[in-house]
Amino acid sequence: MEVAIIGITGYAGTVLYELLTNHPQISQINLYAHNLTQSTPLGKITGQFSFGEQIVYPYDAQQIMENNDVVFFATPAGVTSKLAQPFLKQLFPVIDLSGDFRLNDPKQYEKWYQKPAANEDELKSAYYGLADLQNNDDQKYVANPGCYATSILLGLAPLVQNDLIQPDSILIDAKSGFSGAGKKLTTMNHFVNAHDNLQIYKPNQHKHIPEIMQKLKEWNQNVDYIQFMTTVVPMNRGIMSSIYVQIKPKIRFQNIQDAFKTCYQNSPFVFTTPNLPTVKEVVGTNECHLGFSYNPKTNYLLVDSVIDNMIKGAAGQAIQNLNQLFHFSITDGLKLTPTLP
Ligand SMILES: NC(=O)C1=CN([C@@H]2O[C@H](COP(=O)(O)OP(=O)(O)OC[C@H]3O[C@@H](n4cnc5c(N)ncnc54)[C@H](OP(=O)(O)O)[C@@H]3O)[C@@H](O)[C@H]2O)C=CC1
Ligand SMILES: CC(=O)N[C@@H](CCC(=O)OP(=O)(O)O)C(=O)O
Repeated sequence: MEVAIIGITGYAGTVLYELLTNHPQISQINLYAHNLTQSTPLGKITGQFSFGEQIVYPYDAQQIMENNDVVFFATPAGVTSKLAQPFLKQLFPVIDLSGDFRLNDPKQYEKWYQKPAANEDELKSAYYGLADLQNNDDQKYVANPGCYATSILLGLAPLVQNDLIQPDSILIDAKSGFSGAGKKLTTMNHFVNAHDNLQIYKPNQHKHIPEIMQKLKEWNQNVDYIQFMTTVVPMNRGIMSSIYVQIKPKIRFQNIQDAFKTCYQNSPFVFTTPNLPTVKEVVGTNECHLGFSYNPKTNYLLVDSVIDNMIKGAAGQAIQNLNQLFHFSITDGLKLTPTLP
């Protein structure tokens, strides 16, 4: 099959391209960029010698639909919902890495993203592709989940779905590498601020809160809020979400372990680990590792959830969604090993 990528000059687009070049079902990857007037070699645009002569074409929705079987948007929120219009109208398969179609409610989108939302029918027709927990049967428009949201929802699903925790006790302290913020230079990611430093940002105001809440509510009506802190740490890739929850009376730690085992027993990508996992063990892979520490005095459980934000949190999960959409093997293009040391 032939696939199109929009956003090849960004971080998520680059990783997606890299992964798709090793996907056994993809015969051709076609790249398109919004600011080109003529076809240009990718190596010339990015200055990366290794990209060689792969051509990038000027953006043209009609041509993309004629020459491809599916399109990936690795473009910013606010931009994607506009670019996606012709594809939505023609029910052309889209896998969208942005946040534009993750929320069902346009008012929620406008509140958290502070941008105009797509229309309500379009939002409702989109499919939130949390690929390790559900299967996509012929849904056309896939909204690929956010990186923090993925690590947190995978860490909370067995607990919330099985009603094992106090629903008002969820505290999350999430740490991310700088690639999560995309390639734009900002005060926070300027070397002098980023290196040798820790920076909390958007405390309880992060745009992944409504996305996480939407899913938690679907799983368990009793969850009304979460406490959510985000910190950037001086590394390129990776997320560690430290999720603290109080477990319900009469629930034993063994019940918790059993719930995780059952939930992920058929998953090739989500694992519980005997020790608290580190970020390095998943960077370069599409895996999520989940480890636990239980304090019987406070009845608080720590779930330590680690992923590579660029793969499980973006491009890798997008490929899982591709595999589901086209009924390919679930691990196609995703047999990866961690980048060590
Ligand atoms: N980085 C991450 O860890 C994750 C990112 N995502 C999402 O993936 C998407 C891409 O993120 P990321 O790669 O980090 O961002 P970058 O800022 O690194 O890249 C953005 C890409 O979008 C292109 N672009 C910008 N404006 C337009 C436009 N008006 N029309 C068409 N293309 C445009 C840019 O092209 P140019 O450079 O030529 O302007 C660039 O290729 C975002 O929606 C992000 O939220 C999701 C999960 C994780
Ligand atoms: C470190 C950092 O800045 N991370 C990004 C997370 C980006 C992400 O997951 O993607 P979406 O923008 O698609 O939701 C942030 O906090 O906004």
